[in-house]
Amino acid sequence: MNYTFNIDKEFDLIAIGRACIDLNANEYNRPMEETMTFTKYVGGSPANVAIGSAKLGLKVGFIGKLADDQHGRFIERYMREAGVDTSNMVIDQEGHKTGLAFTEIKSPEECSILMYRDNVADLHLAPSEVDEEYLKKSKILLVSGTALAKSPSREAVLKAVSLAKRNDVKVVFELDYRPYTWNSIEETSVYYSLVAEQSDILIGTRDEYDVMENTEKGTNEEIVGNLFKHSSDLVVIKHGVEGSYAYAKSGKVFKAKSYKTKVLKTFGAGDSYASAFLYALVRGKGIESALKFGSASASIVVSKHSSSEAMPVAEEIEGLIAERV
Ligand SMILES: Nc1ncnc2c1ncn2[C@@H]1O[C@H](COP(=O)(O)OP(=O)(O)OP(=O)(O)O)[C@@H](O)[C@H]1O
Ligand SMILES: O=C(O)C[C@@H](O)[C@H](O)C(=O)CO
Repeated sequence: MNYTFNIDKEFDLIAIGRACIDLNANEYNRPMEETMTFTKYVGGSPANVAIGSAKLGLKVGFIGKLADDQHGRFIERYMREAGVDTSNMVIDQEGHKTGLAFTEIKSPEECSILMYRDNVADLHLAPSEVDEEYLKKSKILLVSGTALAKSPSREAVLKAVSLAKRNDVKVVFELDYRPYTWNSIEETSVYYSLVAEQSDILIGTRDEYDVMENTEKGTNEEIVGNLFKHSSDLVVIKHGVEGSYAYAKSGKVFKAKSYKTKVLKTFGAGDSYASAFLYALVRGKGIESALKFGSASASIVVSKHSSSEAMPVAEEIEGLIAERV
């Protein structure tokens, strides 16, 4: 089953949200207290998705705010060289800093992220910095849930969503729930529900949908039942290594298994999944195939050290899918 986009649009995808720095532990299988060296990468979920999609060949843009410092300049240059249009990444003028994410790899199953995100530049993106003329050129607006955590980024995203709806741009909501950026689950649930109700496509993990619904044990069927009362017509629910589902409003349900691999760390799975899933959908490969693309891309990224730099090209994903039929 295919999903259709407005083919007259110049950009395939414009993401909005954070572009930050990941500092990934070089020493594996040890706690962060004992980790002495880290490698620097561009990070931040929507930046990773933008880079992944651009690497696959989509025409991608980004709306965000960068610190006016060495980290901000590193991020802008890396993204531009990866093929992302950075013309709408504004530079903060008030001394706000770049968000940092230190990763800890205690074992392939036990990974965590330590975030430094106090007063970060990305959450200072203002509604006036979201340009309708730019956004209307895209097939997709990709919204990352974390960008809703604080004002004025929250209002900037809400403005982008309403401009997207006015201009025939599909809204894709990647739930991307990071607890430390929110005051409470109640607060998250309010803003997640608001954007979810206006989104065409949602992508999230089982647990993230429970946060959105402010419940402990929702079922996939309950979630999609609620979402289909609003704008959504495609809901992707990821169940980690157990695989993922896509529910279409027509009633069709698709399932994909994950691709077993030698896992180095688990973070980056969600971002690589979203970039390849959306790539396949935009290229008209159909929902079933898009799930496979997402899963194969995630499998490649969890076997590598970074999230952004490790994003695969289309041939690598196609090769893995062909090898495992
Ligand atoms: N250990 C694994 N081995 C292979 N593939 C995996 C593994 N874990 C996850 N995946 C793949 O990645 C997809 C997304 O994983 P998951 O549901 O953990 O997303 P996520 O929690 O958003 O990821 P992240 O840790 O990046 O936030 C899964 O649907 C699966 O296809
Ligand atoms: O999203 C973040 O801010 C951190 C990411 O860049 C990190 O690589 C990760 O968590 C990916 O899931």
